[in-house]
Amino acid sequence: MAATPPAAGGTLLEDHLALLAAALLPLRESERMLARWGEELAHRLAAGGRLLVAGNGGSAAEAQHLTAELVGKLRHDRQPLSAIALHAETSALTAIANDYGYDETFARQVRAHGRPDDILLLLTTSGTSTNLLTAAHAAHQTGLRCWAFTGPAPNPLADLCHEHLAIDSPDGQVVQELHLVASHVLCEYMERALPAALAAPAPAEPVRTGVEVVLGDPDPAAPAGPGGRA
Ligand SMILES: O=C(CO)[C@@H](O)[C@H](O)[C@H](O)[C@H](O)COP(=O)(O)O
Repeated sequence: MAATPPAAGGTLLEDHLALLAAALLPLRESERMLARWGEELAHRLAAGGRLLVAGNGGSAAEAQHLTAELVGKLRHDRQPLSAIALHAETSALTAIANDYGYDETFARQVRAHGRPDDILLLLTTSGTSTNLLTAAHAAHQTGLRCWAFTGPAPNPLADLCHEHLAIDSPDGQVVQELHLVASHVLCEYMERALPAALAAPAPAEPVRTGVEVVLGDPDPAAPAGPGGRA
């Protein structure tokens, strides 16, 4: 569930903007990580990899927003890139929920669509949604790289993923709004890196697990290599 903000005493808009402003400054520290993620995403997609994205509620809409920009475009005309918002596959989603339970809705799709070296990006405000935790476990079992956009860390999903970007706000709405900013910047860095990635895809490196990343501290050992579809 999305976090509830403390009452601040202004109008609704003033309070909302104050919370947004408070979370904006720390987000600036994620620039280098988003640039590195964008480059890694470009290399993996250029090599035939795929981005799977998932979230619940408002985060589902944000997941779908990102895949639209990858399959379509953000700023510049370019080749379509493979990205799937897992909640949008409605017949599969409802069948999986009905037959296996809601906790399996994304995990089963990760096992179905994911290939080693693809990327799974999970979006959440709480970091505790069980179907996202289950999907992260499935990503590890399948060999996918696993990233998360979350609310304040530590949280269980951030701990489970290879890397995470945590928005430090008590307000779930602000967290979602800044996830959209992060998605746009990630996509923009990916588009900037794509021509070079298409010209000379970097060699694959092994995916590491259990990497703890602090915002603003680039992980020098993070892989930037491509993956191929089986
Ligand atoms: O959009 C909102 C609140 O802004 C809600 O729909 C919200 O996304 C839902 O309550 C989700 O189920 C919350 O999931 P999560 O962010 O905790 O993973």
